[in-house]
Amino acid sequence: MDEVGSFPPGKKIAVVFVIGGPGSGKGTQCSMIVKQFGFTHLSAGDLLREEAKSDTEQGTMIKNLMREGKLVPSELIVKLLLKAMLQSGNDKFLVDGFPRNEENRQAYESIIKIEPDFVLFIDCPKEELERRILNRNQGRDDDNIDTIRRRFEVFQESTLPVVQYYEKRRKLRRVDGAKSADAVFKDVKAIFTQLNTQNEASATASPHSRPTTAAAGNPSPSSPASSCVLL
Ligand SMILES: Nc1ncnc2c1ncn2[C@@H]1O[C@H](COP(=O)(O)OP(=O)(O)OP(=O)(O)O)[C@@H](O)[C@H]1O
Ligand SMILES: O=c1ccn([C@@H]2O[C@H](COP(=O)(O)O)[C@@H](O)[C@H]2O)c(=O)[nH]1
Repeated sequence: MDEVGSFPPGKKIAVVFVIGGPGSGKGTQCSMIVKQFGFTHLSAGDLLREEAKSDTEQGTMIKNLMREGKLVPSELIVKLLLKAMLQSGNDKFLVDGFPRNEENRQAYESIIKIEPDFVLFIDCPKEELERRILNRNQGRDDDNIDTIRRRFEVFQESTLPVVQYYEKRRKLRRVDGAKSADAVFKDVKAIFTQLNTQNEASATASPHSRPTTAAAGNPSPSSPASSCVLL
């Protein structure tokens, strides 16, 4: 892929990563967040599904990896995300289903270089994930029992270390994804409302008393990892 550009230096961009197992409700919650909080929703999986439609070597490679539940090369997905961010014209992004592993996270840090305000982790037990995906009926090639199990393994082996990375840095906001979609959104809404309040407070504070970006963008951390999948 050609050079995709970058954001103007010094421009404040809000980024929230939304992570969870396959079928945990990331897309569902992102649609609700967008309506209420004005973010642009970028689903890494949707960007790849779009790219996989092209009749090129790259398109075929993406299609095959997705069908097997494997991850595409980090630089490829990071550049697709950056391109979509720049094209949107917005300055607030929900990045859904990314980063999937440590290499993704490091590629994002070196290419996009925008620290996420926080990471929303939608935690849900494996049996519920399987049930939801098998009932989803969106015609996805990877919504079959073998690929779902492979995707879940990738989530446990590669994505949970990223969850733990952000938890150690007090950036993780965990919600119980096993509840109904509306009940999950109630918890999600509280987290985003707190972010808004803190950002407004830091915008009106005098430059001398303004907290650092990390502190300003940090709602209170998630409850300790009582997560069904983390255990
Ligand atoms: N809290 C919930 N309770 C029950 N069903 C839900 C809930 N949230 C989402 N669903 C349903 O579960 C399925 C998966 O949800 P969704 O597509 O939002 O998950 P996802 O995490 O984005 O999945 P993927 O990672 O596979 O793209 C959908 O059919 C959705 O309607
Ligand atoms: O950062 C990413 C995100 C996704 N993939 C591939 O896409 C599928 C589907 O992702 P969903 O988020 O469930 O829509 C995933 O299994 C991977 O094959 C990726 O490689 N990198």
